[in-house]
Amino acid sequence: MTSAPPAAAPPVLALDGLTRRYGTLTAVDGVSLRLVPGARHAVIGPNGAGKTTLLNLIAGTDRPDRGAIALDGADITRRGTAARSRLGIARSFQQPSVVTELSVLDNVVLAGWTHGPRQRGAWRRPSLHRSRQETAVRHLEAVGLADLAHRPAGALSHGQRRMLDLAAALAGDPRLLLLDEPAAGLTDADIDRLLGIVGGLPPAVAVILVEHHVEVVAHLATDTTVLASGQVVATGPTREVLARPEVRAAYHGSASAAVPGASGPSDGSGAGHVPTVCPSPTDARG
Ligand SMILES: Nc1ncnc2c1ncn2[C@@H]1O[C@H](COP(=O)(O)OP(=O)(O)OP(=O)(O)O)[C@@H](O)[C@H]1O
Repeated sequence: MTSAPPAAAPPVLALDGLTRRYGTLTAVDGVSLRLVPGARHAVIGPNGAGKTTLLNLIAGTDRPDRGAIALDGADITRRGTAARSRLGIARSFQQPSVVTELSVLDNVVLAGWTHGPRQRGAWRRPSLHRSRQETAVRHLEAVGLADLAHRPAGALSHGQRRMLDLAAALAGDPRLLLLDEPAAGLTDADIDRLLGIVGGLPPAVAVILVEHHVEVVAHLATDTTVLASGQVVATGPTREVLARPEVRAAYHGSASAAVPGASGPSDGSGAGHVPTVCPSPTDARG
């Protein structure tokens, strides 16, 4: 008797024909995508292309009008944000979402409780609370904020809040991490730290990176999808996608590009406006 070949593992994330309309505007238009465990996948495109909407649909803060989302082969299209978070989807935001009144450490501990697997009565177990705190300290060390652990989060700079947001996203040990313009507004030193953190994530964690900063994309993402007007206009290995003439033209600011208007992060920091495609991670900043 011959045994059947082992079935291929399901992708960690599968999007099928995802569509989101706002009135007459189709913000995300029939997007299909597969991410294997450990994928480092960038989504780039001009302002208004639908990148954040796509992340919202995956995180569950917005619902598609059409299409399906599966995590590890299970349909999660109708699951809420809390359920998706417990299943291992975490995200960081364009505008870092930190609780300014809480300490830096408590922000990460709280995120661990909120996003981690549900454990009935866990808050009554001091050992579990201590272990959450130790884990939170490790995440803060990784993002360079351990020295500020007991400061109120409201006292942090913009770049530090971004790092705290990232530590909070990591606190639930996600399988899929959604990063929305993580490099926007960061200093060169913070960008180097970000590259180290994301580059050093456990190999099983898949990452979707929405980013205007093309060096960050070139450094971190093995694959890249280009969105324009909500549609996928290119997808494939990052090096090949970034080398396409229309993508190069868009990042040189050509009006004739297929993905025109990729003018930088929407937070107005200007940090994502880069003049060249595929340079080394350090040579086009500032
Ligand atoms: N809640 C909403 N209601 C109406 N229109 C929306 C809503 N959210 C997004 N849009 C519109 O959908 C389109 C896609 O927006 P989205 O924020 O996803 O683009 P983006 O690619 O992330 O842009 P950016 O790079 O500027 O962040 C835009 O035209 C935007 O104005």
